[in-house]
Amino acid sequence: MPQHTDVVLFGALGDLSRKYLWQSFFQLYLKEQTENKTFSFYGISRDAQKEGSQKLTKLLDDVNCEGDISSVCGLKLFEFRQLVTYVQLKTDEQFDSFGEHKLKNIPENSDFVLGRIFYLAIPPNVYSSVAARLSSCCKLKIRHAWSRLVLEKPFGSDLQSALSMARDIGKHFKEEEIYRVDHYLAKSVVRQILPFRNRNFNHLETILNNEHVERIEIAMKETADSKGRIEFYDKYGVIRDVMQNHMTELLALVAMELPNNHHSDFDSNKNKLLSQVKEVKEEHVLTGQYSRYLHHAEQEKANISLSVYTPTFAASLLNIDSPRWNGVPIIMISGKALDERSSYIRIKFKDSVMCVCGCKSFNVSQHGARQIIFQINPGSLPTVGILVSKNLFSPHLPEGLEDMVVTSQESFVFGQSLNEFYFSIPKTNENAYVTVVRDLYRGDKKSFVTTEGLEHLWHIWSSVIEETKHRHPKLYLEKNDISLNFGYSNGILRYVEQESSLVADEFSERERLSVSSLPSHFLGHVLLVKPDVQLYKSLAEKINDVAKTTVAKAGIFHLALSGGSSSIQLYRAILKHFPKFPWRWTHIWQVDERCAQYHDQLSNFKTIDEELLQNVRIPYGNIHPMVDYSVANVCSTGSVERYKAALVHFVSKLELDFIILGMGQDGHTASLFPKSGLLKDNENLVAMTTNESSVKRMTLLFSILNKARHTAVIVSGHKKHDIVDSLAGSEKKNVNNYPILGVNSQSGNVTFYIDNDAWFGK
Ligand SMILES: O=C1O[C@H](COP(=O)(O)O)[C@@H](O)[C@H](O)[C@H]1O
Repeated sequence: MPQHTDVVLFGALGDLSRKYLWQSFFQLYLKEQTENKTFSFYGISRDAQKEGSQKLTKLLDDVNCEGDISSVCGLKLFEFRQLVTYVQLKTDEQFDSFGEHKLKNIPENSDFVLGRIFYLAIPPNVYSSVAARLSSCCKLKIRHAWSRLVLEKPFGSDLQSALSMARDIGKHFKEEEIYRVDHYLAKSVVRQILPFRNRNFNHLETILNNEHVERIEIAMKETADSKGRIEFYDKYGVIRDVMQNHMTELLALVAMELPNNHHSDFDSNKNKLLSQVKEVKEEHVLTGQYSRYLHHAEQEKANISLSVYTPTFAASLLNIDSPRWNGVPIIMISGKALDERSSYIRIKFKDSVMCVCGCKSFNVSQHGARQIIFQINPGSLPTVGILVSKNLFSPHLPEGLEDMVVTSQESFVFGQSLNEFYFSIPKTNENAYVTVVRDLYRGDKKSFVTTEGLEHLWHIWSSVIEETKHRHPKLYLEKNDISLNFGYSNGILRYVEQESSLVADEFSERERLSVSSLPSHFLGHVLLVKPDVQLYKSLAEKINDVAKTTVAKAGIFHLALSGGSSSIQLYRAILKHFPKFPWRWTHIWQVDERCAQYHDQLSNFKTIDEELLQNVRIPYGNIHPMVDYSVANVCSTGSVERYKAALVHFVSKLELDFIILGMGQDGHTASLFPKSGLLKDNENLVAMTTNESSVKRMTLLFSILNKARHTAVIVSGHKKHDIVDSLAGSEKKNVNNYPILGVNSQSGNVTFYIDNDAWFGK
């Protein structure tokens, strides 16, 4: 029977159409068009007829024969361009007239098959309304005719919105007419997963289970960042963007029971597997954000207070609740701005070979890791393909694969030479969208997501996305930041940097035992006890978080610093871990200062300046040293008034955003010493004082210190252990003897950062 297909592409001038879809429809035309199989193509957008038509013509100029220099292809390309018509569709009338006058129509009983593909490469929020309009103007409702509605992700942003979108569209198109694209399912290696499993049934099906598999890794690493897509990315983030869909689909293909070649088996086996994947929990997910993300967000005028939370990297631990897979960790890794563009599924088998004798000459390939890798995007490999460790089995290849001849000795995969693998590659490696479009035309639903499948996918991910939406992702440097490396134990993921220092060297046995019984509070405030490196990193992270959110809200961030050697470590942690700290909008104040010249080693400001300020780009006017270095007597009588006036002028309601305090061995804080009359001064903000060594000092008073929005008290070094110990004791103490007790911020946000040496002693 002759057949004609109308292809109607909405979003015809958009990015996806420009990059992939027009080229893929040309490939379809090239391969499928015959005398009996004809096509028309309509490029739809809201642009006016003339402008839209010009843009489309330009876009079609880029469609090409991809290296095929035959005259046949050239001719077909010419024909194809003639068959594309631009149509502006905005109003109901335009839709109706399009259906009546442009699309092909046939009488009810003709011997002719008519098909219509409505491809929506447009924002999902208009899917329902366009589907409704198409249903009334253009959908075919006669015998020998079919209509297909094609949707691009995102399909909702959580379970509820996905279901409601499915319901709305379901009012106009039946399930079998809806094609939700997942282009990963059309990638050449992904298409070979089930044939490969089938062809190697005897070898594989006995070892693809929890008895033999140590873990499954599914990775989708990209070098590209999110520049130009911040608006989308802020809404979705990496988990919604790729884990909930592509990566979970990949998991289904490697872990599902093999279907019996019937499509219904395929769907039901896949859905069954997806229904067995346990809901991902908060502790199963690590998140990160590449360090220039906020810069890109600023450039794209995004809402920074949202952007700070957007994960561009995530690692997740999944589990499948089935007799076959129970207990096998499934680890998903995906991120932007990483070191390579590589997507793969790696099945790592347990090491069950014990060498007893002759181990010296034990063959590397017998001894090495046993794994199967489905390399979907090539990464460092010469091409995509399927790798099987030679010590596992020698695979039979299904029709779509052929052997890869490895010529280079130099290529390594997860530390093993390519020679240690059987390497097979797809015979054809066309762009995934070419496959999507061909499947679509043929009505083959392999690259598409069903409504039931979608429901399962969201069920796995919805709650963790919600739970982590206000979590600050760990910042990482673009392209190659080893601090993203992570490990898992007892069902929890941890970045290696934290984990290794926590469990290894830095805690002695005694400390490790006591860690479990650490109190959560000290002097009525939150307590954090950690080895010093981690302690400063945590505090730096906290300051960075508060700075970013404060700048996002108020446009300015006031940070007051103390002196002392602990502060140096803190500054170094900020510089090392937070290169994107918003210095431009930060004002630096001093908690206290000695009345000494800048170059005097007693000067707190010299340390702040040399260790921190000279290393960042902070406007000169944002720096507020406490004493006046322009005169010989740096602490003249006017200095207190000058500093007070500056505080009143710059700091709204005199609420500093973050203050860093220390604590002396005698319990003093700032320059507020035991028995000082200033401890009760509720009137003034700043004062001059002396301690026993009679060095004159200036200090902020509790009247302003306790108004701070966030206060951190750093206590570090074993010399502080005694004072910590006695303050932690039950005996009642007063502020007159222990000034630190005067720290009592109205905001309630006070945290004591105490390092191991100060807490546990020597
Ligand atoms: O769906 C998506 O996938 C691309 C990566 O696809 P690939 O075919 O280049 O591996 C990703 O960049 C994009 O953020 C996401 O929406």
